[in-house]
Amino acid sequence: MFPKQVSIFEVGARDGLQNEKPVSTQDKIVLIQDLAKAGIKRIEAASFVSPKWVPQMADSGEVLRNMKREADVIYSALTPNLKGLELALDAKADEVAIFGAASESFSQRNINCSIQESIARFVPLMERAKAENIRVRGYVSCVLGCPYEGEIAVSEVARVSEILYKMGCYEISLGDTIGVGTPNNARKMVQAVSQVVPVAQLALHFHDTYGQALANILACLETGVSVVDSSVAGLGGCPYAKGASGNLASEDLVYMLHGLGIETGIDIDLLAKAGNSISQALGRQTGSKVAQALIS
Ligand SMILES: CC(C)(COP(=O)([O-])OP(=O)([O-])OC[C@H]1O[C@@H](n2cnc3c(N)ncnc32)[C@H](O)[C@@H]1OP(=O)([O-])[O-])[C@@H](O)C(=O)NCCC(=O)NCCSC(=O)C[C@@](C)(O)CC(=O)[O-]
Repeated sequence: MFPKQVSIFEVGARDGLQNEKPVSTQDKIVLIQDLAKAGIKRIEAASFVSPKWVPQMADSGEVLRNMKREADVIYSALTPNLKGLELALDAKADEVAIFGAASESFSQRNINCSIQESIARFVPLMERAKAENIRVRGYVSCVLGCPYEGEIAVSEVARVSEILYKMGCYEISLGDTIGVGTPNNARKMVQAVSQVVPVAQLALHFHDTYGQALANILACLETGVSVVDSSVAGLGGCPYAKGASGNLASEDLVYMLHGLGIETGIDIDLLAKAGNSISQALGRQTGSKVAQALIS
């Protein structure tokens, strides 16, 4: 049984643009506003990480301060530590996200610390977020494989997910960072994690490197998950996972969901328009097959 509705968490302006050539602050603002016009209610708009590590996100404060906000849209920001949270609070992010990994090697490459150290860093962030009454989402990377270690034990994915959930993350987003999963192992992984985190608090965050993301999401929707992260025009990749392509294109996801009779509240034509505009700004073709078909 599929859910009647799926909530799409749009990550193109963050996960996407963090790994594309730099675009102007104004281009980012236009993208975020266009996504809201298309009916997206949850938009990851910024990332307060070290600008030395990810220069593409260095203008995140400016983006949040200067964009026009819709009252019914949640604008989120990625924050690796307390410093990131303070910057996000200053820029009035509606919610933030911490990010850990189920792979030690990926944790080291991505945030320069072990899994255990990352959890220790999140403690003061969670306390401060609670004091400010700001919701925190939690990402777990490498849930179906790691670029440095290969296969990752499902028990480790469940362990890290449970820790982030028990620390107070309201939702755990399960990242197939390098898109290596296939439907059966994706479904089994979600079933295992849902033993320790309620399925209503899980989200899927699948990159499309091997072209499996849509099939994997379809398989996982059968477990009762109803939140899916995706990236308009299939923007992005991951700077610490060579060869990783972007998240599944939002247009392709919405097309499939609507075809299954699952509601998203999103206008697919406006979504494709948003994706085409940012692709033009980047000087590249959209990564969405559906958007390409709609254009032609
Ligand atoms: C975590 C750190 C900062 C540790 O980096 P570090 O070098 O170990 O940290 P540090 O505390 O020693 O600080 C070094 C410098 O960074 C500054 N700094 C420290 N924190 C911040 C901050 N928040 N904002 C701005 N600046 C910051 C700090 O002030 C200092 O500045 P300096 O004195 O050298 O001038 C670094 O490793 C980093 O920024 N990593 C981020 C990497 C990243 O953004 N990766 C991509 C996002 S994760 C992802 O895409 C996966 C996901 C979520 O989508 C799910 C999936 O697909 O799997």
